Amino acid sequence: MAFAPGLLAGRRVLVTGGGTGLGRSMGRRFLALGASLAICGRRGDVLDEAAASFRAEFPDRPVTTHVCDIRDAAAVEAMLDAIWRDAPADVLVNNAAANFLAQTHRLSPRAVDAVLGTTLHGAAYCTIGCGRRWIEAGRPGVVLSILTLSALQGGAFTVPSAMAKAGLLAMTQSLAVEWGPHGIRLVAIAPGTFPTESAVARLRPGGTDAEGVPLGRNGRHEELADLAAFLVSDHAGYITGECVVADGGRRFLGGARAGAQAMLRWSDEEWAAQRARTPAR
Ligand SMILES: CCCCCCC/C=C/C(=O)SCCNC(=O)CCNC(=O)[C@H](O)C(C)(C)COP(=O)(O)OP(=O)(O)OC[C@H]1O[C@@H](n2cnc3c(N)ncnc32)[C@H](O)[C@@H]1OP(=O)(O)O
Ligand SMILES: NC(=O)C1=CN([C@@H]2O[C@H](COP(=O)(O)OP(=O)(O)OC[C@H]3O[C@@H](n4cnc5c(N)ncnc54)[C@H](OP(=O)(O)O)[C@@H]3O)[C@@H](O)[C@H]2O)C=CC1
Repeated sequence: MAFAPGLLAGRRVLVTGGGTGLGRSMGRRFLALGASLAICGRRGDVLDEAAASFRAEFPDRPVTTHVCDIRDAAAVEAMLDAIWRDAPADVLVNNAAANFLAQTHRLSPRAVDAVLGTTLHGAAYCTIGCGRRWIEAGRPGVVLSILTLSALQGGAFTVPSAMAKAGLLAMTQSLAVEWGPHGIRLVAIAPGTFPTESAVARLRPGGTDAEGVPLGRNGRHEELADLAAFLVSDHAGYITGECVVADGGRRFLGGARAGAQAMLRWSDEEWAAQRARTPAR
């Protein structure tokens, strides 16, 4: 571990989508550094399994789970009320997101809404809900949003996700100013490829080679978790409104999403096959 074990002692962290993938890896690192953790998602069984594994590894650290579809603003408010009833959260990590590969001209309105509703609106509801509570109580806070490279350079075949993540970057930069005087920091990470079960199935049908990555490999979960821990800690106390890119240098090699060049030539049958193998949830 790269940090002093008590780096996040006494901090209460809410990680949206913290039951799987990168959210779970970040939550685990926050617990190891002394934080207590709240995780949310739509599937109670997934959250319960993650919480059981956290409790087995960190028996003295409090972990709560909250079944919540963050597209539902009232459900987000109810979740925040439940968390605050125990004690206020200090850190929000906007990690939950929705994404899949699709030709943009074929997207239905509901498909657009499914992605924007989670990635942009859901993160906005969580951020505003936490910010309002912090400001009303005169408490400081930190919001870390997990973006993608497409927030910075666009994302062919994942256009609603690129739009949503670019919106989160604008939120980060705007609220850094508006909420700075309240002692609230907003920071972001734009990860390159950090393989997770969900992202590979949805976005990398050909697998996750490190083509186009100058460092020659994909990211490791512990590297993202370390960066997240630093950014939400007091060591980053003078950093706000910034987005840190962690992509092994891919962006500077002109790297659009790996595979996008081949996707330009995919047939309707190949798009249908990709749709068929994309998990429903
Ligand atoms: C290792 C790879 C590295 C690359 C990294 C790139 C950056 C990574 C970014 C990420 O965000 S990774 C995280 C991805 N995780 C998720 O997406 C998890 C959550 N996703 C979901 O739950 C679903 O995928 C969902 C479809 C977004 C939402 O599910 P929900 O049950 O609410 O919706 P549905 O009723 O199933 O569908 C709504 C609407 O969307 C249409 N649709 C669904 N899937 C597709 C698809 N693959 N292609 C086109 N359209 C799709 C569906 O048909 C519905 O529309 P209508 O038919 O009713 O019009
Ligand atoms: N893996 C990678 O290489 C990269 C990932 N990212 C970003 O990292 C983050 C995590 O991605 P990753 O771990 O790969 O993917 P996952 O699909 O594993 O994580 C998404 C999480 O969000 C939850 N979620 C989805 N929709 C909702 C919703 N409407 N309400 C509440 N929770 C929801 C899911 O749980 P449930 O389905 O139970 O609701 C799941 O736990 C995302 O923001 C993604 O864009 C960015 C760049 C690269």
